[in-house]
Amino acid sequence: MTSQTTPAPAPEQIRRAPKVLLHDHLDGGLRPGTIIDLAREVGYEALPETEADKLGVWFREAADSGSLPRYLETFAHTCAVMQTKEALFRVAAECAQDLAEDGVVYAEIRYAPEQHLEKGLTLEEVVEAVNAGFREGERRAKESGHRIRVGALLTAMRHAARALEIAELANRYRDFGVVGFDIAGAEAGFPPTRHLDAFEYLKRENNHFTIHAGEAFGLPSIWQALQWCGADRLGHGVRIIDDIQIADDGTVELGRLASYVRDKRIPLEMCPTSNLQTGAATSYAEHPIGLLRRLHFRATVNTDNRLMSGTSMSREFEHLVGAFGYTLDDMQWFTVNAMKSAFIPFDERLAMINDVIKPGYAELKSEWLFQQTASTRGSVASAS
Ligand SMILES: O=c1[nH]cnc2c1ncn2[C@H]1C[C@H](O)[C@@H](CO)O1
Ligand SMILES: [Zn+2]
Repeated sequence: MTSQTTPAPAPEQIRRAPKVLLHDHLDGGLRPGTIIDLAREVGYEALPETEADKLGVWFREAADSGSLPRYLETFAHTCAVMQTKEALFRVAAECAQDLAEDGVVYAEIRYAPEQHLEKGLTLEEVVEAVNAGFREGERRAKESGHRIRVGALLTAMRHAARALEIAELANRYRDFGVVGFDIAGAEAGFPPTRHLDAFEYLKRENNHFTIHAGEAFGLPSIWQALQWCGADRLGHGVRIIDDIQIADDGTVELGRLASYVRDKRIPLEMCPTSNLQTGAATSYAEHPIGLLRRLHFRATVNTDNRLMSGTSMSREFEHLVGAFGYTLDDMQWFTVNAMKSAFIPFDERLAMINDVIKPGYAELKSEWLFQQTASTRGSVASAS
């Protein structure tokens, strides 16, 4: 289904293209240098490396284990240095700046407030410090010529028992920087139905939530997230592929759950590099996103944890361009899918699509068209 109207974009075009990020963890995206600074400030001595470059490599390698539980162990170090208002503010501000520099125009960033209470902060203080950091990051980005809007998603940890409390927190801050709710953490052994009370509460409040499902566990997790819990979106959802059969002659048959996900336009927050690290996929070329895009699922491209995966939105797209030959039209398709699936109001999503995303891609495509015309003229001139 790859469009032939535009060529595969170069890395520099990918970076300039407007991008939308729905699945990115605040505690998975710190700059290595910031972790080192913060560790020094708070006297945290358990960092495995004390030089920024080496620490970045350590995170990538430690997260590259093929197992979600081992991948998650690396967050002990980032959460350890995110226990004060100042640290949360700094991390959130830098997050917004880094994304804006990478061409992200809209992002929903998630984190688990319950993981930032070790030094006595209240849940509300955590949320307010992060929100203030996002606003500061948006302001700094604007100053340096980039525009980004950032909303927060509050995550509850699925092995813990605070989901209802965090859902209530998300609801209280709903018009104050928080746009939705999520559950994360080890999936096997912790089905989303453990937190039904939280999801039922959010539905009664007409609020939005996504659930990490179909990453380290398969179809039952996706089915529960959708049909028992009522998730608006699926975090990862890659294992939906288990409900799709491809015959030798190439005919594709969707099972009932896969059909439901496609037909109801359930957004899939896909995170290719993270999936390779946790063993949810084997290579970029074999990542289910290729098939799901061809079958018109509402697939989106995301980073999950930029630090642990050594990635960015641009790099995720570069990998997909390399694996599937995607063009600017494909990038636009993923980006519009993501913007349609955001948790902000419909009119604001539409304005982002019509006033930011489409014009951004149109400009990149017109640059290419003019280059084409120029090079054709050049060759005609040299031939005559
Ligand atoms: O991909 C993931 N799957 C499940 N849990 C995750 C993933 N990435 C990060 N987390 C966890 C670790 C973080 O501490 C927590 C909140 O951001 O969410
Ligand atoms: Zn995640």
